[in-house]
Amino acid sequence: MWRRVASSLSPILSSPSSRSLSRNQAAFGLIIRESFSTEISKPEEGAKSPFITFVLGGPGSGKGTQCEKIVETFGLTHLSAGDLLRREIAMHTKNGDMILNLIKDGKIVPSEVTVKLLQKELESSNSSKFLIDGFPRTEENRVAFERIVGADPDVVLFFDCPEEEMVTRVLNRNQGRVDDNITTMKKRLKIFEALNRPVIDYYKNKGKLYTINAVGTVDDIFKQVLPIFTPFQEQLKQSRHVNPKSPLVEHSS
Ligand SMILES: Nc1ncnc2c1ncn2[C@@H]1O[C@H](COP(=O)(O)OP(=O)(O)O)[C@@H](O)[C@H]1O
Ligand SMILES: O=c1ccn([C@@H]2O[C@H](COP(=O)(O)OP(=O)(O)O)[C@@H](O)[C@H]2O)c(=O)[nH]1
Ligand SMILES: [Mg+2]
Repeated sequence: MWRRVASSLSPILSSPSSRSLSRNQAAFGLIIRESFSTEISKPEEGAKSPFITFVLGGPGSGKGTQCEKIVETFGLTHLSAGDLLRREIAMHTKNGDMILNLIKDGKIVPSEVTVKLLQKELESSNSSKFLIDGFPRTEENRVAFERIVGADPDVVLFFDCPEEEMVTRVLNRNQGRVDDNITTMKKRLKIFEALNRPVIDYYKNKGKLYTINAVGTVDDIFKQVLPIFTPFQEQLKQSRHVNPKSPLVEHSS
């Protein structure tokens, strides 16, 4: 299992030099910053890094729908950032009201909140292959995930969909979501262009981005997704959650 090993101040206490650094910083009132900046995770000794796929695309581009198909076929564990946030609202946690107001307004929840929720799911899962859906939404999200979780995605999917189509889909989604209305949708599209586009460009420059034309039937779109995972089949085969029907599972005949 993959676990976060560094927590708050533990790295500071691990060596004499870092101990004195900690004292000096405390003297200068920097202890809070230190505890934040040392909150970096690493895979357990001997443990493999998890296989991570980020799933990006505008609101209504079909991320969730395609994630269901990917899970069915490849057995990855689906973590929807939006669902985790909505769960906080439903459970009336301390951040619930704040999250609700941001979602209603199409705004992005503070990185620390979302990353902590994702981190908890990653750490408590027996799986080592994840689909992280609808995250990172901003460059700040991306950097916070890297810093707090300490992992990089292996694959980044981008469902590329025209705005008109996304609007039609969202207005017909019918899941009772507070943000599925034209006013919020217009704000979300602007935020997508301003904040999510740079994340997409970042992964494009890193050679990790796979752009999928998100117009067409669900099955047609999935046909574009399938070959993206082929080069990773060895890693994916080792997943404990792989569906027996997966084409990546070796069958003895
Ligand atoms: N290829 C498609 N063609 C038409 N409608 C789709 C397609 N894919 C998804 N939908 C529908 O569009 C809406 C938004 O899809 P969803 O998967 O929730 O998108 P996202 O997670 O990107 O917001 C849902 O009602 C879904 O059933
Ligand atoms: O990493 C995330 C993911 C979602 N959200 C918020 O949750 C809303 C819904 O996100 P979700 O991914 O569920 O929407 P989708 O794109 O699937 O329609 C977004 O507009 C944001 O307000 C967020 O702040 N950070
Ligand atoms: Mg979704």
